[in-house]
Amino acid sequence: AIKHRLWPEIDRITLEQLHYARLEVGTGSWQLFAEDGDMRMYRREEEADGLVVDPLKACHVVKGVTGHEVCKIFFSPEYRSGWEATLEDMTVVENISNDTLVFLQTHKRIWPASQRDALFWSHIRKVPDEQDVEAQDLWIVCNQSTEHPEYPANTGKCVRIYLTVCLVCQTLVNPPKENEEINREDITCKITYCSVVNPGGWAPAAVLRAVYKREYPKFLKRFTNFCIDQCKDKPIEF
Ligand SMILES: CC(C)(C)c1cc(CCc2ccccn2)cc(-c2ccc(S(=O)(=O)CCO)cc2)c1
Repeated sequence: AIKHRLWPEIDRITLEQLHYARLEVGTGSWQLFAEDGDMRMYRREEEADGLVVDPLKACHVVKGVTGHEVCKIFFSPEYRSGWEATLEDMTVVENISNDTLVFLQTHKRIWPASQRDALFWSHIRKVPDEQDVEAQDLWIVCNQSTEHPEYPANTGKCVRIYLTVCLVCQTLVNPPKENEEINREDITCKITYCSVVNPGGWAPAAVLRAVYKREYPKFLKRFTNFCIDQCKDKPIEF
């Protein structure tokens, strides 16, 4: 099949993000800022031209779902309004292929910042895990801000945010007893969520950091609970 003009960028960034997600948080100056059961959220304090762009890395372990199921829910437009609480509107502006879409999303305004939107390509991929043979394959979704001639930034009411996000999931199977079916109690999904978001436009650092600290733990908890709920009565999809 002919590859899209964005394909080289999509391939490069997806693999870069996969490498970044697999780095242990021991390396670098990550600070733990939220913990909830098996969820650990880390951040680094970074600014880009005076704007807070704190990189975030969240690690979570969720029972009863596979990495394929979690990544598919994160990638697919039809589920997004079910878990993305701050979403006001979402459009698929380009259907590059069955594993790559371009989204335009407007988010609800969060006081005192102005309303924001995001234009990004989203790519889902299964990655063979050459290191760890008995573990299942890894699944990754990578979201990366992009441009589109029909949706220029900062022309309407919204301030454009710039994001690089990845969700990397690994399925672990607890082998059931002899010739028994694998059921959802036997599977666990190891999730790593990384994001760097430039909020665009002016927003006070203290306010943004408070928003990050409050919103991100809520987001991951809501998203993973949504996945468990969506999958519980369906056949397991590895
Ligand atoms: C807080 C900040 C980091 C600047 C932020 C502000 C807003 C704008 C709306 C908003 C949300 C929460 C708090 C304030 N404003 C959105 C996002 C954001 C958008 C998308 C994704 S995603 O992982 O690609 C899932 C697809 O929706 C993650 C984060 C982040």
